[in-house]
Amino acid sequence: MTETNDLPITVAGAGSVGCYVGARLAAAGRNVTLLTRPALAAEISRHGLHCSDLEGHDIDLSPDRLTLSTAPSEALAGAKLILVAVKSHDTEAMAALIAEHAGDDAVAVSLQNGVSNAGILREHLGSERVVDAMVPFNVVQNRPADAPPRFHRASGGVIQVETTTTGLRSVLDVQHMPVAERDDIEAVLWGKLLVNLNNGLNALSGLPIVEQFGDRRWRALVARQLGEGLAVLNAAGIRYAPYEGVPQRVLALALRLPDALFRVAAKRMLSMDKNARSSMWEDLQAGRHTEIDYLQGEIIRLADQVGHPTPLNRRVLALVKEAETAKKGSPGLPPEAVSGPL
Ligand SMILES: NC(=O)C1=CN([C@@H]2O[C@H](COP(=O)(O)OP(=O)(O)OC[C@H]3O[C@@H](n4cnc5c(N)ncnc54)[C@H](OP(=O)(O)O)[C@@H]3O)[C@@H](O)[C@H]2O)C=CC1
Ligand SMILES: CC(C)(CO)C(=O)C(=O)O
Repeated sequence: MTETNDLPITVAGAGSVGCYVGARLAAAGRNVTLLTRPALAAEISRHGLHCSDLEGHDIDLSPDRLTLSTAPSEALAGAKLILVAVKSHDTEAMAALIAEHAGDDAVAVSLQNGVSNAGILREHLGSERVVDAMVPFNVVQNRPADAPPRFHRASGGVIQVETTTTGLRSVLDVQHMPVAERDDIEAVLWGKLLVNLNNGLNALSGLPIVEQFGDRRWRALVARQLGEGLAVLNAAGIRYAPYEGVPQRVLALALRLPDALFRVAAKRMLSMDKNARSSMWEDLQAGRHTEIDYLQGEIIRLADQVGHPTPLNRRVLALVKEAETAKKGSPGLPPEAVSGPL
């Protein structure tokens, strides 16, 4: 076994992203512990962990290929690398658990959406011990109720991690899960946030992303919301990197094309599983809190500072909060109900 494979890695909050990333690392021989909830831990220990992707690289990990834990004290104590994969509203609590239970030499990597998570981790752990990262792909957990846990990468992309001198990239970069280093990780995260503004629209629509983007009325809303976000970031002087090589202002233009032209222009973007929906849709379906305050919420906070109007971002935030409170899953709204009295 190499030193890399000995390094104890804990996935802190193993759900969709955490189980997918953890499974790929464990399949490559890394020493992985999943800190997860009891129900999922029980299922994985009974059935193992099935992991798949768009290209057909399926793996079935038997339970002995990784360690499962539901106790933060146990899962975090010996960890040297902690991959934080909880939703943004749980970062503060997870940061406190890491500070309490992990050793002073453990490094935490945020695999989360939004732009505030690494900052929260740094407040608890110090800036030397926190690395930011961006996961570009979608992970879905679609399976029949009694089937074994299955984590499917439903779209493509390379994980981006903040450049470090510690060899982190080579620990995380394994077969079927490429990882690249970035010197401009903050811009990468803002670029992803602009794209994640669609999470709210997608969750309200209840549609798979491919179907949502097949409808020009939804695309017009995505473009309008993105346009508000771009205007606010430009006014605030915040840099954002292209997402998957596509500048967001080009995306905003492409979204307004008629269906046939859009299908050609966005062929690569649309090459995703036909069932893929945003992680926010999963939250609404499960009756959980969403990350809307960390996506539209960031744009609205900045807009208030720079004095820019963001009516659509505000309306999407309000509608998602209504759906959260109702706890009836996605409201399945048509685009006209979202654009409403704007
Ligand atoms: N899903 C996706 O396709 C993508 C998600 N992301 C981002 O990645 C991050 C994670 O998302 P995702 O994987 O979808 O989230 P999930 O909700 O699927 O996974 C997070 C898991 O962490 C668990 N958890 C929270 N606190 C603890 C704790 N103290 N101990 C043990 N388990 C805990 C949650 O349990 P419980 O729900 O019971 O609290 C949940 O099962 C988010 O920021 C998301 O935006 C980024 C790219 C794609
Ligand atoms: C992959 C993407 C952009 C959209 O599904 C996402 O980040 C999410 O679902 O949270």
